[in-house]
Amino acid sequence: MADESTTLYARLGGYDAIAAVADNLLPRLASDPQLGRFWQHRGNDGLRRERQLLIDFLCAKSGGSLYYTGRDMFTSHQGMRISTTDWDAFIGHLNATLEAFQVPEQEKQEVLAFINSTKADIVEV
Ligand code: HEM
Repeated sequence: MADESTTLYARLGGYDAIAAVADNLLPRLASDPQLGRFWQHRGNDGLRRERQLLIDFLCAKSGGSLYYTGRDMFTSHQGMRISTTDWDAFIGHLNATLEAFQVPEQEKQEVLAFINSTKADIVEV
């Protein structure tokens, strides 16, 4: 059984494991026919910045000793017109990534619950 007294950050494997999750997930999103539009015509440095902020956000929110300097989820996605079907596609890719790393069921559920807690701030249409 998972040790619930340890942070999710530690149980996921810390910074490097979370960075590896981001590096697996982001190309899946960018190459998805439905979601790809959000990453079209983005400069390389903007993509690097977004990757780093995603890692920082996930590390900070899962209990890592890191300070997230990015914008909140509402501010950073407002105006993109992200729909519920976009959201479902995102969750499908996230599930595939968590499967690829064989993240245990308990931790997988905690990650999904946290991501779902951001949905109301991100989905607009
Ligand atoms: C369908 C779902 C999503 C889409 C299409 C999407 C798309 C994007 C795009 C295009 C950016 C870059 C914005 C910019 O540079 O101005 C961005 C930024 C970001 N996203 Fe998402 N996103 C989604 C869901 C999420 C979720 C679920 C999380 C975290 C739990 C997240 C975390 C972030 C973070 C941390 C940033 C950077 C914030 C900043 O620039 O300060 N996104 N997202």
